[in-house]
Amino acid sequence: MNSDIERVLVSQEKIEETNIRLGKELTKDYADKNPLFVCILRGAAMFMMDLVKNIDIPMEYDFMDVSSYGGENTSTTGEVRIIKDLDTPLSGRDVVIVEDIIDTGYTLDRLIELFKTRNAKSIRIVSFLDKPARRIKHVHVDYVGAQIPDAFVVGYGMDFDEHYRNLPYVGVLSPEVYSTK
Ligand SMILES: O=P(O)(O)OC[C@H]1O[C@H](OP(=O)(O)OP(=O)(O)O)[C@H](O)[C@@H]1O
Ligand code: HPA
Repeated sequence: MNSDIERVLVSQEKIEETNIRLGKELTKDYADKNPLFVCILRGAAMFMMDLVKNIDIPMEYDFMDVSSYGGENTSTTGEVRIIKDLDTPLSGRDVVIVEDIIDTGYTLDRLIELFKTRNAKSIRIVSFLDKPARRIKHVHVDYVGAQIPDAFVVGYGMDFDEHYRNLPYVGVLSPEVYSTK
């Protein structure tokens, strides 16, 4: 295990199991809807690619890059910046937003408001992790991989200052790493 990780919260095996379960649920709920899966970069990239392999219906996907935790921050700036927008029009589409984590809820709250103005037919959310202890904006998450306690996590796409995204598991980052920065 990486020496900056205090403990593993979601193992590789658990990640695989979770993606199979979520894929089955989405396959059932979106049959005949040709849903558009919207991956929120960069954190959700790894989850998205694993998830869609478990979805067995016609579907499309697109990517949007937004950011609110800049650089060496473990708390949100509260300002959600769009770095790269979608290429696909949302009007009349059944949209599934794919996130790695919901924490304060600022990012998803902002995206839902935006997607409503683009006349999506329906908007649902799938988030690999849910950290309810830190929620500020109430957002309903339709599909959750796992609930986690109030700790800053990295791995499986999630970063601290752009590091650790490549870890194949989700772990709690040792506070010594960010308190010495
Ligand atoms: O519920 P919130 O408090 O808004 O936090 C969740 C968001 O924070 C992270 O993104 P980040 O801004 O770190 O960008 P990244 O995905 O590129 O790492 C994560 O990927 C979510 O999009
Ligand atoms: O715990 C976290 N880790 C990484 N990125 C995040 N963005 C919100 N919460 C987190």
